[in-house]
Amino acid sequence: MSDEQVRLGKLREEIDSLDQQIMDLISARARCAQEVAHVKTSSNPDQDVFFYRPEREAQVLRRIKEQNPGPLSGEEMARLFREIMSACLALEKPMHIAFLGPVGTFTQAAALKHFGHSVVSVPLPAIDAVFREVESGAAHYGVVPVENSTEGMINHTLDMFMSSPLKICGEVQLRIHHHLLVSPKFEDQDITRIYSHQQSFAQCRQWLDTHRYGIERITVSSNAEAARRAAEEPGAAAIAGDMAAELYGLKKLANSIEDRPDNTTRFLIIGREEVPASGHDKSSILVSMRNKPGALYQLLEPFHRHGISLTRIETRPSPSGTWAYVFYIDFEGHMDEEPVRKLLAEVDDEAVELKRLGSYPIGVL
Ligand SMILES: O=C(O)C(=O)C[C@]1(C(=O)O)C=C[C@@H](O)C=C1
Repeated sequence: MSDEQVRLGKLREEIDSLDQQIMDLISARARCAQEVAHVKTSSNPDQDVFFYRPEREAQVLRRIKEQNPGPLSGEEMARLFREIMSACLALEKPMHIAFLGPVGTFTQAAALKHFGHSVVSVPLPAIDAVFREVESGAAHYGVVPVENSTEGMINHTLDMFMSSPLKICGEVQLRIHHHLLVSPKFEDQDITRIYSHQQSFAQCRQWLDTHRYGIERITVSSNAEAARRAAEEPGAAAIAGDMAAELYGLKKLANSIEDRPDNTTRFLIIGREEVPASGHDKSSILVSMRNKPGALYQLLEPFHRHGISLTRIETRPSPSGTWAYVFYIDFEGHMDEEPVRKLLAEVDDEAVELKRLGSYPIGVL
């Protein structure tokens, strides 16, 4: 046996022994989670038990990132713990997560990034269907896109909050990489048309104008649907992400064709309950103000006075009247914290309507 083989053999023995210890520790952790579930159910026998605790998960993942000794990166270590917690939660209660489908969309990738892979993910055809599924209790939580760094807000999601009783329980950001995909079956054919979702076409407009000018662009309901068509139709290509490419066995003709290298989409987790403070939170509200001079100033001034950072303000037409507006506002802090409580009391006094959409941990992963 060579020196190299001897060294390799020893290192592998060490890895086997470490794996055994990791397995024993993960099993001990899983038994703890089972105990936690027992405590939760026995202390709330007649109530809805909330097994999923977004604030606790955010604290665990933040601690892992902060205390990670390397050589793995903090992100990588947190991703591993994300999956361990996901499996522990599934032991407590298998979570049903509704998302804007079909299977293979970026929203599914966001749902799995946020909850880990031990959930049951349920594809639904439209944003309002995701809201309904969670409102009815058929799904525990839902995941919907809310804004893209290149294309701006997803207005349909914002507008749903005007009428829905659901709360925002979390957020997750996903770097969006689009690829030009074809089926290996039709690889040698000329592409005559490209399918994609309208948002993805918008995010790749310059690349398409430069590299595939004149080829017909056909808008479909999702990237996954685009990928499905490219897999079946000769002469068709799709713009979609990795998940859809893998699902439909497509080949990348061009990689990462999004115009902006930081192209990111933010998704919201919607649920039926309010989330306690995690120590690093964000809140969202909808406010409609009287239509009078200085209304916007009056709305924003208290944020400045209380030292609360606005992270987003969007205007949407109010469903209740022509030229009336509703402001969708995200800001840092939790509604249980004193400065935010004072701020919202002031806003409430001036507003025609104030709707608290929820406080939730700032995305960790
Ligand atoms: O701490 C809890 O409440 C748990 O249920 C345990 C645990 C975990 O595995 O750490 C699992 C699920 C929750 O979403 C949060 C944390």
